[in-house]
Amino acid sequence: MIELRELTKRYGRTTAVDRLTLTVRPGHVTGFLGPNGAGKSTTLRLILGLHRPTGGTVTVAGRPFAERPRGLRHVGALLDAGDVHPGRSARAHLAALARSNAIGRTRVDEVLHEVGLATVAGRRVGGFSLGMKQRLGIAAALLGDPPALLFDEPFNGLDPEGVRWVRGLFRRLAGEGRTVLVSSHLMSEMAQTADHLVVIGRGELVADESLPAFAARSARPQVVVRTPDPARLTAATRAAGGRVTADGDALTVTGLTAAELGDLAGARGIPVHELATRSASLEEAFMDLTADRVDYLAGEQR
Ligand SMILES: Nc1ncnc2c1ncn2[C@@H]1O[C@H](COP(=O)(O)OP(=O)(O)OP(=O)(O)O)[C@@H](O)[C@H]1O
Repeated sequence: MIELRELTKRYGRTTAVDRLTLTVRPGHVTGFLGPNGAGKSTTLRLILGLHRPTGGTVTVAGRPFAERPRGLRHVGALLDAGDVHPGRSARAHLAALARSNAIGRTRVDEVLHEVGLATVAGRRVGGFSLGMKQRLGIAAALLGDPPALLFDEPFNGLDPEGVRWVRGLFRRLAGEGRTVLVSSHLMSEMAQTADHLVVIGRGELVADESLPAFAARSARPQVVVRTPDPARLTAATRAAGGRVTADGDALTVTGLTAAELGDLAGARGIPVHELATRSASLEEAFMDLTADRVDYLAGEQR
């Protein structure tokens, strides 16, 4: 279990993490989502004691992580897959980590095998692809057989087979009762990976709920209607309590059903060329939720 209480980190005038209070529970894959710059990596570093908080506390299994000797036995983490000495072999890299954490040497070959790097274990890491480095980072996280695991953007550089493997691995680790926290800025990745979601924006907590609860947010149906008279239909829809966004002759409406909208248009003699109901995607629910907390938007949208 990982517990954050009012956790805050400021860098000069930037508040990277803002009074974050949440509990990451064992037995789940918790997706840690937020747009670029939301504060995900900073939070993971605070959990690991790599940065000191400006305020608040964070504990792993009841204690600050930095107080624990042989840390890899308590928390395994993949933060930056590129952060490995390029001249070392994969096996030597893991062996050094094992030694400094009093982990038996046989474990090195076990995890190399588990992540699919056994056949290249003697090769220099400098020649590894990003996907291979991600696998090595995952091997390092698994090395101490820890009860809690943190992964920062673990899908980067993985091919589809790798992505599927990582998803299966996370589910298995959670199924064994471990605490698994996985950061990503892509909802699409998390939708198929996590069963619980924590969403942050500009360092603040925006959502902390199960995936089905999050999906229910996006279940709010929208009606898309095409009309040669969008101005009149927009006014009539708003007067009837609907919310409208217009894009040329297409209106997207929430708050009214397709039947209500069709009747409304018919009663006023407004022609309708198309009328359809659709559900918003998880991706749209995520963007809706974080829309006013995005630091880096493409120029025209700003
Ligand atoms: N060492 C640092 N010094 C100054 N500012 C920092 C430092 N680390 C992070 N920040 C700032 O804190 C904010 C949060 O950054 P962080 O890397 O934690 O976000 P993130 O959610 O992981 O983003 P991304 O998805 O882009 O990796 C950003 O505004 C970033 O510029």
